[in-house]
Amino acid sequence: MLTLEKLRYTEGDYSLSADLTLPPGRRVAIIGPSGAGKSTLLDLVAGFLTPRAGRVLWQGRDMTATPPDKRPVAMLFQQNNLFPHLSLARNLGLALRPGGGRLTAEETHKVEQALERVGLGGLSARKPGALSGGQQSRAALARVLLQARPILALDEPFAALGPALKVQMLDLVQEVAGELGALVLLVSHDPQDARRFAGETVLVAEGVAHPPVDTQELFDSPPEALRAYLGQ
Ligand SMILES: Nc1ncnc2c1ncn2[C@@H]1O[C@H](COP(=O)(O)OP(=O)(O)OP(=O)(O)O)[C@@H](O)[C@H]1O
Repeated sequence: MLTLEKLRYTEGDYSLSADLTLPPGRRVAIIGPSGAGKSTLLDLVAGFLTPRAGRVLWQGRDMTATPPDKRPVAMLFQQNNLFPHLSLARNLGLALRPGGGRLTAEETHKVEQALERVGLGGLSARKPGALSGGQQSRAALARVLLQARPILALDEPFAALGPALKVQMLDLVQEVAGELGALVLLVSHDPQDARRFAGETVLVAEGVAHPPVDTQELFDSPPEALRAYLGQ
């Protein structure tokens, strides 16, 4: 269970509070107006931001003070965060050996398997710049697979891809997360993404990240804050 317990974050005039739990293995969309705090919420879970009050717990263990690299969270951003000067093999190797260093034969094999899994078999020597946007997204997903963390946080990772490619990538995320048994938190501006991908949705609006509700029901009868955002 991911628990955000009476969490409160403030920065200047801005504040965000959350008091909710999310079970392992679920796929959850995070939706809400621009600037409402969707990325802030993910950053609090991942440990890039520190709350002013409250706690973040995973499976009952308090991780509020745990640094990002020690948290059970893998992040996928739109910009992929692949190192441009390193081959895919070396970029992905960092998931297994964050300090760098030579991979064992077994680790190299794991990297190749992860690349195969996302449809990039045979491309391990390529640098990110020699890949298409879709291929870079796949490589970032292969890294997530290698990190094998139980929480997967995606901050609009495929917004720059075309609609068909985005659907393909979300399907692949669904498969990879299913294999890992990971809880997926997907920030998206697209209600279609939420409907297709996530059984539950957390609405972030007016300074509150609300407890998750059934995605279908939320969009079928949206509350006022969501109606305005959807332009209804
Ligand atoms: N680096 C920053 N410095 C100061 N304020 C920031 C910074 N990043 C975000 N904020 C503010 O924090 C609040 C929440 O921003 P956040 O990026 O979490 O919203 P969001 O819902 O993810 O928005 P969007 O959908 O536009 O990406 C906003 O009021 C924003 O202006």
